[in-house]
Amino acid sequence: MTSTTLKGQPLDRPILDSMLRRRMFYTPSFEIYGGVAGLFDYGPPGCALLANIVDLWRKHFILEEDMLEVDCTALTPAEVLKTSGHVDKFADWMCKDPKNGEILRADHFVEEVLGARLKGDKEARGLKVEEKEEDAKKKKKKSKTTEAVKLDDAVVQEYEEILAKIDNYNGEELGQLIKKYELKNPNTGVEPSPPVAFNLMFQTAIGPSSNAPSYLRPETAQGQFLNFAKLLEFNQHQMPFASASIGKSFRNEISPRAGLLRVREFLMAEIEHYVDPEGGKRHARFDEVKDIEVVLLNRHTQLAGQTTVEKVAIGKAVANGTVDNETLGYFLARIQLFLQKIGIDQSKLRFRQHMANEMAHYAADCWDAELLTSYGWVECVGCADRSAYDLTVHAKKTGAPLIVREKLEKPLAIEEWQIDLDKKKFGPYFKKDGKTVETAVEALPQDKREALAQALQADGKITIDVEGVGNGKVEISKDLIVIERRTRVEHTREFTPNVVEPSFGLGRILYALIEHNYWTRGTEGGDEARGVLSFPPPVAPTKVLLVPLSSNESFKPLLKHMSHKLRILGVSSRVDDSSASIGKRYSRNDELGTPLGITIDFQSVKDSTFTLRDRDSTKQVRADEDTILAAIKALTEGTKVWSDVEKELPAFESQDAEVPVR
Ligand SMILES: Nc1ncnc2c1ncn2[C@@H]1O[C@H](COP(=O)(O)OP(=O)(O)OP(=O)(O)O)[C@@H](O)[C@H]1O
Repeated sequence: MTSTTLKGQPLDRPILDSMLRRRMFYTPSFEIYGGVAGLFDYGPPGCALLANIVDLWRKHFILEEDMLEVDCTALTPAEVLKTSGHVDKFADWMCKDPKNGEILRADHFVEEVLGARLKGDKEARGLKVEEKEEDAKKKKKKSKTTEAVKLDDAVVQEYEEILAKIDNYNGEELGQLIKKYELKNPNTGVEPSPPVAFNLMFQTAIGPSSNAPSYLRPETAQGQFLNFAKLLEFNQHQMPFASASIGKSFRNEISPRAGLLRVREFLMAEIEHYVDPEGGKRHARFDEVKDIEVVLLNRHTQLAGQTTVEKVAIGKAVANGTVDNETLGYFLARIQLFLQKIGIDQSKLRFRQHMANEMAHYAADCWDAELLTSYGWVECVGCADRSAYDLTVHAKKTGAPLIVREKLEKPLAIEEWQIDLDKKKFGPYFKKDGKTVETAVEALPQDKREALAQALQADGKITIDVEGVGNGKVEISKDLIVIERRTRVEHTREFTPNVVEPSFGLGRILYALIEHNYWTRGTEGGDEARGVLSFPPPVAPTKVLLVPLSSNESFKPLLKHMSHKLRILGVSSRVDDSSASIGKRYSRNDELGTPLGITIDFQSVKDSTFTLRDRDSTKQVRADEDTILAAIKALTEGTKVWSDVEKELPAFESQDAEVPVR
């Protein structure tokens, strides 16, 4: 699948990039100091677009499902991230070029060099090759990456299979691939060093003493888990429920590139949905989404070295076991609906299942929502079933009860081996070791207790392992202990919930949204084509452009009046009263994605009627003030689309033909 614009034109990324820079959607941070890779600042339209995505996310998930929002700190003590496994495992594989010291991310390096060889093969076979911008740049630098060399058919197949499962390799395997296929850094022609793990967390210290090492969080999830018990109480102990958080995360990416797609500081929106592991992780609202069709790339297909997708109703995918459970399936469908709502091209969305090695060891199943961009398929939302891992490890480390206690409808009679210690004799007998021995006795599992009961009866004493006391073995005689089989009645059930986690990188979504909504409009005079960003009105950075026909004084009060009216409606607007022609002013705002325009002309002064212009069709209607404002409200809230407005209101033919050039 190639990357095209909304109108099916091939996407010209340099032109889009220059438009985004010119309109200040985002810009490299610290640019006048030379910039820092992987850090970007958002400008006014970028901020407004991001804020609107966040707003729609909050409505679609938090409001729709009564989620409990929390805002936790980014600074995180090392102990927390040690317990969660991030200190030991949150790493990517890194290689170094011994010649020029260049640092390479191992999987990306393998992908790039094999990809370039496949491209060279296609060229040698005379097949059409799509050229990415980076490749074009490298060609200019006389790089060896895209030499047209024909490969054996079997080698082509091998390469394709490796690329299909590139996320499944660990460092050692990546090192083997580099050796086996003699992969060389295209910039130096030298083979890089074997991959080593590089932890992606930024380390810092809290407070003036360095006794408290800490990190900037790499995800918002941990803060949510640590508040689990309080949130459960806030939710009046009702299960299932979800917490949610929107906030910055930080990852010291090895070699960030691809603009907003791989950065070192980014906004995440994460949901932790807590579900009872018993009963198949069903979801009460699954019926509402079961017929929604999703495009799936499952793990078996990838392991077979292929990328064939299947379009299937989510209900069917859960029923046949492709997707592990209803709760996970429910969120895949809800993620798709959200992406659709904000204007993501549905033909450029697929859900890719993680392969076994790619998934965190504790995860039960994991799917990424990937969006097709000019950089290829990019993971924009991860949706993982994290099982009970996080709550369990934090509870074990801290002793906090991160569990659910549920009153049983019918009390449960449990037969078990129970132990009674004669406390009066036990303490004085074991003296300072009393507490340690007692704890070891209480921790004895049921199967051991049964064997010990028999030993006690036969020998009049038992021997158990107690770490740190004597030689590690402790003898207890029958006058100190009783072990008996008894019946206990349980009125509550205790369990650690499992967690299904949809995790959104909002910067990646924002960039994909821009690419998916970008197209160019030709000009009548054959001038350079002008960019248009056809964002759906609810997500567009600014909703309405107000343009007076000219600088005539009589327009000024109306301009002020309409700005005021729109402000009251809560609709963002901008005035362009520059001397450029109307067409030029509209064209500038098409690049900003402004969906609607109001022109104030002499007719408006006379009878308070206004024209309303649609960005995508450039068509206009004319009506009185209240009608125009009502139409704007409906369009920006997404309750109507332009074709509804066009049917309802009289068309207006502009006298001042649009000339979309500056
Ligand atoms: N460096 C980054 N820059 C921008 N967004 C990111 C970055 N890393 C992760 N994200 C976003 O956060 C989401 C959840 O993070 P997750 O840990 O699942 O990503 P990941 O698997 O590490 O991503 P990748 O494999 O691309 O590095 C991703 O789907 C993505 O949208």
